[in-house]
Amino acid sequence: MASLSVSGVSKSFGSVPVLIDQSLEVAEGEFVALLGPSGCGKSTLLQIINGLTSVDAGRVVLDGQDVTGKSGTGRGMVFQGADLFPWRSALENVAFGLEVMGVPRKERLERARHYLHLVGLKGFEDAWPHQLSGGMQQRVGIARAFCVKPQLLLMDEPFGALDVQTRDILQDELVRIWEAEPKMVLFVTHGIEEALYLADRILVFSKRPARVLKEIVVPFERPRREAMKLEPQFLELRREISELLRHDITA
Ligand SMILES: Nc1ncnc2c1ncn2[C@@H]1O[C@H](COP(=O)(O)OP(=O)(O)OP(=O)(O)O)[C@@H](O)[C@H]1O
Repeated sequence: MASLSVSGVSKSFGSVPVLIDQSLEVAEGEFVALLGPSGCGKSTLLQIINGLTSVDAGRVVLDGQDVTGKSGTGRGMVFQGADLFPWRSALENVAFGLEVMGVPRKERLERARHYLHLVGLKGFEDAWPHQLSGGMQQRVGIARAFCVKPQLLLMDEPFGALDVQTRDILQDELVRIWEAEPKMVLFVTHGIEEALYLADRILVFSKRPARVLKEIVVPFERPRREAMKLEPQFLELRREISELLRHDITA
């Protein structure tokens, strides 16, 4: 069973403590949102879990193996900007991870095509990144992350730079793809509604240095659909979390 365990992680930048003795667990197939104010340390935690930032203390164990400095095949990352290679077509961007893994060309392009179609970009295989809108670029980023079939998907505010309508559409796309291929996801966001809509569990972080103010097991059944955002229980939870964050920031 795939699982992620973060235990006793601390990290400072110079004399500024960002994370103190942080621990969290993610179970196989679980979608966990990390919600918290700007600058509290969410991205730092994600980078540590991805092995891109070193820790001062603590451990990150993915599927029984310590995560080390190198980017591994078990992890996929989606950032706020899709960070596509401008000199590669949409299809070849999606296929990139498979290329690094040494998957033969024919097979990797077939798999990349499948995922590109899954995110609604049939017909855009040969498009260059600059020919795609921000939302389309982010779809390519999502296809690229799913294409390598990672055990753990790390998403750092992937929809943060998009307009509200595009963001809502991409949230639905992500829910649909993830429900078809569940895997561990850690999803960093400022958006309370986004966290409630997408996640099984939400960790609400305090201002820096980040600590978990509250863990919320999201009570809504899957499949999730847009209409639930207007249900009384959804609105009540949204209000509760908003108050919790406001109280922490002004404390
Ligand atoms: N490489 C670095 N060197 C120095 N300070 C850093 C570095 N990376 C992050 N920090 C600092 O650590 C703190 C946490 O940053 P981080 O990006 O993890 O927060 P965040 O919660 O993801 O914020 P946001 O939601 O605004 O992206 C910030 O004060 C930031 O300035």
